Amino acid sequence: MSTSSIAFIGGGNMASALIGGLVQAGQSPQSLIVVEPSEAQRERLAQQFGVRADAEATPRLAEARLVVWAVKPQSFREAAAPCAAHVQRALQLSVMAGIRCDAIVAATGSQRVVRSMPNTPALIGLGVAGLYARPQVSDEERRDVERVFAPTGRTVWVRDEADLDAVTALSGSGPAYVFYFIEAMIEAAQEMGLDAQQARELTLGTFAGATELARRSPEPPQVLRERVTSKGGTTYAALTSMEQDGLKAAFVRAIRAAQRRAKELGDEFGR
Ligand SMILES: NC(=O)C1=CN([C@@H]2O[C@H](COP(=O)(O)OP(=O)(O)OC[C@H]3O[C@@H](n4cnc5c(N)ncnc54)[C@H](OP(=O)(O)O)[C@@H]3O)[C@@H](O)[C@H]2O)C=CC1
Ligand SMILES: O=C(O)[C@@H]1CCC=N1
Repeated sequence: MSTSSIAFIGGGNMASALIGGLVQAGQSPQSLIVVEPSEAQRERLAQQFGVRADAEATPRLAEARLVVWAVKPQSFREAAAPCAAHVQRALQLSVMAGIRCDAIVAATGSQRVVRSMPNTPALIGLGVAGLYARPQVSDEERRDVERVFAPTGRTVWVRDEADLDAVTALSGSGPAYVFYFIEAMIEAAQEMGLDAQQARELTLGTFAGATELARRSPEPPQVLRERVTSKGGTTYAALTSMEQDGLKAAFVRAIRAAQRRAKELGDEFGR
């Protein structure tokens, strides 16, 4: 994989996370072909990774063994049209939310499609990505895709394509939920008189510690939560308030809304 060309259609956030990982893992920047209309973003790619991106699709795309689709779902059709003539022999790898394999087959002429749903901690090698492969994708090609994601963190294969909508709602969008809770905790800390640095240190330390404890412990999160919750104590007061406000149910509803939106994106922009 490291000597053959990989093309990226779209060179934004998610593409940058994958490109950064590939370059760090030894892929030569010259072997990466990137189509990116934004001049500012092309300059960023050159500065950060030594990758020279093109403003539009060129016949050089035909050299790529793997084509990574990293545009917004809304831009997919427009982005695919000028690339289609050059990419039909390649394995297609999408990071786009919603856009289904059938739409990628129709737009590229390639039957070999892997869909993925990464998340932004990929930028620091702590991402987790869901992956789905059409039956036409070989085991070797699956391993090639795993190698693309390896520097960005973990991967989880799903068997049904529809499960990617759930992955999108859970771990794709998930970092935003975590940042939302971090924001709320920092806001509360400051309301209670702690300064900004103390608030940040205590909040981020709590998230990191609790997450690592949940990962290492054989106990389910419910038991770990109960161990924090002394009878008649402070945690009980907080959790009772959250339950009265319907926070958990609201959170589950929010994630289901994200799952529905992922499906809608496929319906709207994947035809
Ligand atoms: N951000 C996230 O947390 C995650 C995003 N995703 C998915 O990744 C995909 C990309 O998202 P993200 O990286 O955040 O978005 P970005 O906007 O950062 O990147 C998309 C890039 O594609 C460029 N672009 C627009 N039109 C075209 C075109 N016709 N040809 C080539 N490139 C084009 C955009 O340029 P310009 O800015 O000039 O329009 C932009 O630089 C989306 O489909 C999203 O669903 C998946 C998982 C997580
Ligand atoms: O919000 C979105 O649509 C994209 C997909 C998952 C994370 N960001």
